[in-house]
Amino acid sequence: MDSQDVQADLKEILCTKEQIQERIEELAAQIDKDYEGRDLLIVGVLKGAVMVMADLARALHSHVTMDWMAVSSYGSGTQSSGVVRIIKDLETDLMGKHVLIVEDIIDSGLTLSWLKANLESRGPASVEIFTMFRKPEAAKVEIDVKYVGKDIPNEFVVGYGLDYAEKYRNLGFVGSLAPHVYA
Ligand SMILES: O=P(O)(O)OC[C@H]1O[C@H](OP(=O)(O)OP(=O)(O)O)[C@H](O)[C@@H]1O
Ligand code: HPA
Repeated sequence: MDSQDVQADLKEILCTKEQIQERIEELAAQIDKDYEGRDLLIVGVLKGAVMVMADLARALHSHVTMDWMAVSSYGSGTQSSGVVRIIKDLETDLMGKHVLIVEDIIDSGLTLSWLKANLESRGPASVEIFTMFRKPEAAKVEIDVKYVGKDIPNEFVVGYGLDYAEKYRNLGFVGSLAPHVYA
């Protein structure tokens, strides 16, 4: 797919590459401060969080360890099924650890509220959430989120890890998908 094809699939760019990087730097400085003197485990939620994990980890100055989980609730469409499945579990024992879940997006909130409760049941010292994007108007459950990159409108978005039917994850920016692509 060439870049012209990609532009035709997008309605609007909601966050540029530069805006994403600038916001990650700001939040990383905050995280460094908040967790000063404590070991932090950052948990990336595959596959969407690959980009933000890589950028956030490099922007942090403190020692962190990294692990990954894969969960899925969207199948191949634009609506959450509401049923979260663990596809790959953590390799780390969470007992006594400070955990920061790193997500690309909170939409309905169903994935994160399930995941946070799941990780809390494993005996960690704390579990907090970082999400690069959040859609406040789409929330179906209340979740306490410590770090939010950007609140965005309630539209299906792609890029920077976010996919539609596995495409567009590799874009450096985030844009809303034109309705003709999924109508
Ligand atoms: O707030 P929610 O409505 O639950 O939506 C958010 C979840 O949906 C996406 O994952 P998806 O299930 O599409 O898997 P992926 O990360 O592999 O794309 C995203 O990465 C979040 O995990
Ligand atoms: O808007 C979205 N785009 C891509 N994946 C998603 N998963 C939840 N919401 C979204």
